[in-house]
Amino acid sequence: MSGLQVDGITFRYAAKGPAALEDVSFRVEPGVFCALLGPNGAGKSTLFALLTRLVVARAGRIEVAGHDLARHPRAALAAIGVVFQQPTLDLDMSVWSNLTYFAGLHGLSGRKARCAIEAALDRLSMRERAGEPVRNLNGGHRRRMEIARALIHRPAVLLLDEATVGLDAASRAAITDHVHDLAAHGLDGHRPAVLWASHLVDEIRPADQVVILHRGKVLAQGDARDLAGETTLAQRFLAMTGEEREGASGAAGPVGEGATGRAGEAAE
Ligand SMILES: Nc1ncnc2c1ncn2[C@@H]1O[C@H](COP(=O)(O)OP(=O)(O)OP(=O)(O)O)[C@@H](O)[C@H]1O
Repeated sequence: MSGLQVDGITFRYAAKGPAALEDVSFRVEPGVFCALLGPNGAGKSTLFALLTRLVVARAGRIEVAGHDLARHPRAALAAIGVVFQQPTLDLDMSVWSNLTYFAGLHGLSGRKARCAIEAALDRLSMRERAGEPVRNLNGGHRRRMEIARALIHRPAVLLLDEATVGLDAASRAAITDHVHDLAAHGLDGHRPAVLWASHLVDEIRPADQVVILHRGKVLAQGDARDLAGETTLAQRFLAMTGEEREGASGAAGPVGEGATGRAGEAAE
């Protein structure tokens, strides 16, 4: 399969400790935006650590673009682009140097790297800022840059862990739109499978695939529209997880009140 497949993953941080993930299974096809929706402590970051092989599960199987992550880690990891929750740009290096360094890590150099970086900067309308230190960019531009960087080697699977954390409402909406657009239209015909970890219902659109994770278990999965049913996705999420709304962040709030204004559609 060309996207991402997760089969029966169970993971414990301590051998006799509680399971941070228990029998987690789902798949994401190319061109699909899949929201991994879960409150704090659900296991989203743990799953990302497993997908990027920062930690290794004893039970279950992960396949990336047809490569078994345990048996062929190099090929599987080469097919992944990742945006971690914590920004990982070098603030003192220029935009161009940050992207060149990363392209090099993926074996891109010379003309190939230059073309990929120029295309990425053009998509962000940032070509004229290539020589500036990243420190000069606002939070939204830094996030966009991290997404562009994650796509430089044209990965089959794009992972984003709480990519909008710390951004204002307008930047959050712009990033959410940008990644939905990437999944739907891709880059030059290349459409990655997107896994978007979040606890914010309002970042999800009706046609998105949703995996609801709570205390390490998948409680439900399917299209946002189908999961919402007669009610709203936010209400379904609250009913399943028992999580309280997290105030102004829009976390698990009534859909339609959030940054994008689109999740209201998911409710209908
Ligand atoms: N390094 C660790 N050692 C032990 N337990 C951990 C470690 N990291 C996470 N956990 C536990 O694993 C469970 C899942 O945590 P995880 O960070 O994956 O959740 P999350 O959904 O990403 O939450 P958040 O949005 O708060 O990051 C929690 O019970 C957490 O306390």
